Amino acid sequence: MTFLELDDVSVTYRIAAGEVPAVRGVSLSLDAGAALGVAGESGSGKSTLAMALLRLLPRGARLGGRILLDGEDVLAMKWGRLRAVRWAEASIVFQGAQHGLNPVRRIGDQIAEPLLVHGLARPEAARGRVAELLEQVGLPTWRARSYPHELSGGQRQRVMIAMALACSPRLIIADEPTTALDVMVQAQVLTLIKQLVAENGISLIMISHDLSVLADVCDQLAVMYAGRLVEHGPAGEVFHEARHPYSQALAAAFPTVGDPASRLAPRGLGGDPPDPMRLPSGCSFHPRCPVAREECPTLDVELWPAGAGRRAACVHVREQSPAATKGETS
Ligand SMILES: Nc1ncnc2c1ncn2[C@@H]1O[C@H](COP(=O)(O)OP(=O)(O)OP(=O)(O)O)[C@@H](O)[C@H]1O
Repeated sequence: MTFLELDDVSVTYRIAAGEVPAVRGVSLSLDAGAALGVAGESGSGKSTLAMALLRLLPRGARLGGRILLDGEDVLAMKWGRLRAVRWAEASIVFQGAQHGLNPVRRIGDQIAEPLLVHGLARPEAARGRVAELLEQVGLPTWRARSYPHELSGGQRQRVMIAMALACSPRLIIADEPTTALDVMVQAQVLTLIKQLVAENGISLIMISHDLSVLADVCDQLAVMYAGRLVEHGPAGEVFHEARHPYSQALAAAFPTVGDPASRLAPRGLGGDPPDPMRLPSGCSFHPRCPVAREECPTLDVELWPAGAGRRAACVHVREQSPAATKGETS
């Protein structure tokens, strides 16, 4: 059953110099209990898309399209409903979020806060729930009395996951949840997230520049380039047999979990991602594409079918999909 549906979602930031089209016409859906990974280089629009899902965009950002959360139109939600949804139905774990813990408040009080604020538990019951959550994320219950500085980075990120789980959400959005952690701790936290979403039937959207991490945790993968979706399909297939040349370069760039050197640029690709205010014509990827053709700068790119449950926005894919149906334009 579809839990989240995005239809032609776009986000434009307005800045003094003009408009920044950060997300352009993204359509996706996510089944209840499924995990979707969103990959792409820095600036491709991943975080903007994540924030758009819960209308957490900064003032001045224009959000268009349609977002349905369990059938409910997020763009039409009144403020009170939106606020309740943000904690009780969906929650976000941000990159380096552990640094956002309040240094002068005990861990237990911080985990209990969303429960108390949303009236989901009285103080006594909240204490019990905090102990349960700490156990779930692999921390001893006495840690409830600790202050953030008494915990390691990995332990603090576990606390953030406990906070995200506190109100038993049906969706967790994890934006680079392990980027700030060392490789060993990263693997432990990823295993924990994978296990918790599976055990609790929670839908997950995980954002990363690292395709190998996403392929390990998620069922589906979506690859973004310059605000557009360029490939989407089953995680293992997109990672091991990417169809879009950009996804192929991304997949080749991350042979191991969290290799920091590969953050710089996908292997085999020259240049940088385009400035969203000066996007190349036609296929936005053509200036960096190793297999670009003469027509690519003028091509009206769409997401063409690229196998069962797969789509990719590349002219080479279109050629191999004669039955291509209309998807998205680029
Ligand atoms: N508040 C803002 N105002 C104006 N432009 C913004 C704002 N936030 C992001 N952008 C721009 O929107 C584009 C997408 O940014 P976004 O942070 O969503 O990308 P990302 O893929 O999540 O990158 P990263 O991995 O570095 O977080 C970038 O060009 C960025 O500069």
